Amino acid sequence: MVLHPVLGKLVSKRVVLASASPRRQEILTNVGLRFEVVPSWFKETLEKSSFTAPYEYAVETAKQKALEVANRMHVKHLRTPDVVIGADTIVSVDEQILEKPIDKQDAYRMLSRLNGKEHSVFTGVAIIHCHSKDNRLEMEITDFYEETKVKFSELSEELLWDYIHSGEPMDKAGGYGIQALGGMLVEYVHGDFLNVVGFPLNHFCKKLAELYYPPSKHNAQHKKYNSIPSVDTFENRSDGEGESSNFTEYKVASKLDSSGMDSSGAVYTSENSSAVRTGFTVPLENQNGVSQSASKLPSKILELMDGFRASKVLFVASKLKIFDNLKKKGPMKAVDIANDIGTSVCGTERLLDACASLGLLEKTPQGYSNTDSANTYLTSDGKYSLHGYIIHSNDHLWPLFTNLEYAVQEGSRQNHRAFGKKADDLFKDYYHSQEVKQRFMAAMHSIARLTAKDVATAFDLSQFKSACDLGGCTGALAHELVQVYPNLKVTVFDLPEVIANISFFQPSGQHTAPVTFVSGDFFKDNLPEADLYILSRVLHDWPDEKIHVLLSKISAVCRPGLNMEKML
Ligand SMILES: O=c1[nH]cc([C@@H]2O[C@H](COP(=O)(O)OP(=O)(O)OP(=O)(O)O)[C@@H](O)[C@H]2O)c(=O)[nH]1
Repeated sequence: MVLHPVLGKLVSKRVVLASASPRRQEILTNVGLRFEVVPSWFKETLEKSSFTAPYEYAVETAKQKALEVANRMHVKHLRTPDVVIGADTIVSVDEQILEKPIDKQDAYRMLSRLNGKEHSVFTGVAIIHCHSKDNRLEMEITDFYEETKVKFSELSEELLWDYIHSGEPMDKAGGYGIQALGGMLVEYVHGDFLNVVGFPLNHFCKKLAELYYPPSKHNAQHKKYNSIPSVDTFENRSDGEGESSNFTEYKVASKLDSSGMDSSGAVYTSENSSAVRTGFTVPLENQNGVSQSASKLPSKILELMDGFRASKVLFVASKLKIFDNLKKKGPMKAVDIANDIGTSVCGTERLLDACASLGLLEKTPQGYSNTDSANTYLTSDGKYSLHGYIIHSNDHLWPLFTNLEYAVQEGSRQNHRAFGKKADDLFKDYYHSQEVKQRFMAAMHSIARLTAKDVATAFDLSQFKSACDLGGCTGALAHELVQVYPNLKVTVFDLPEVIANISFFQPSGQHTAPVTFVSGDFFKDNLPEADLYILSRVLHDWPDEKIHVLLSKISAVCRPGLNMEKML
């Protein structure tokens, strides 16, 4: 893998990404870079007219973002990072610079400008090597930019507004996200796609190569790498140039040393050189100077190893209603949030910082505030809130998964270990207390509502006159179905305990055919007749014998001419 030798030079360093952008975090994580996220507090308010070209603005903003983080970390006596990376993405069209829209109207203005035309996306990147000497911060700054040309198709007003209402434009330069729904607006891309998404990975690797493996004396006139040097490139240099190669690299190290880079991370030992010569891999140095292979950074494994921490941060912040609080009150300091929710200040601050690192919150000098995604999905009252499902995940699924080892050993459910009682019937367990029942219904409602439109439109169901959603709970999918197919009559069939509690979840003011609710047990009672049976999030809950019973009942009740293929 050719990229690793370059990125591997960062393995033993404390690397900080000075960006809250989840896309930048993902791009760098995907290639195995390990880093901390410290979002910059630098306000993107540089005077645009003072720059002669748009890319200069992006580069300067990237630099200021990175400098702010490097200085803050140094001043706050946090351990000074070795490398801080900052980036800024802008769109340039008709000599105007477009950043992130401030509201929907602004997004509309931006997208209308881009409509049917070609524009440029510039990402400026700053890489700062830091060193703390006599309590003074010394820095060496490297910066660059990348340009990608993007052309939008001619788009109707309706499409633009549909896109704006999706919420996607709000945290994206130029008001679109090419990696998601915004990709549908784009006719062509000339240049680096990831540059549009927020980070020019290819150019970044070339820059690292220039920094860490500068060309030797013999080919010094080719100062820049036009492609990312491969392992072979490095091998040849070491082989052919013997000591001079080491010397060149040492010079780089000392140059970086004088401006502050940790010398243990940059000086090559002869052991390292010989490792290069063997041609197996380019060596990496860890803190102890021990070589290790960079060719297989186990990023996926590390992600899986630590993933549970991130999940728990999300669960706890949701449980403590931090996102609700911030939606109501705007930016808040940790101490005020802690007072409001009755928690410790130090613990709350750590949790909030973790949320900011995960891209769930924004942290500015005014305090913490919700990102757009947090407002949409994590507050408890939003139309697309996932709050119910998150709480269910924390309170119910988490304890069960903690006992996965026993579940595998014993081949049985682990409710007795997780909750101190056996669950012969899963749903009896959910519905034994009002609190657990409501939590479960809220969970099912929130996930069903979020996915209902996609499910309802994934198939052409217009030939069906009636449908029965078995275990349809609050009717979230049923309500979407009657919106999409006004001639379809939908019956939701669920346990009496569920049907008795659906009123809280019913939509208000929808002018569509009503949904009918029928209570019963689909294993024991007669099923309502229908042309189409929907089993969504049902089968996985039951053993094969029970599934067989249910599918046989559906088969028997299906109207003549319609068969099991007509089940969702
Ligand atoms: O197609 C896409 N275009 C752009 C983006 C995202 O847009 C933002 C650009 O904003 P900025 O560079 O100011 O970065 P922030 O998100 O504010 O984070 P910082 O903390 O670094 O200031 C960026 O997130 C791109 O990823 C996109 O997703 N798709």
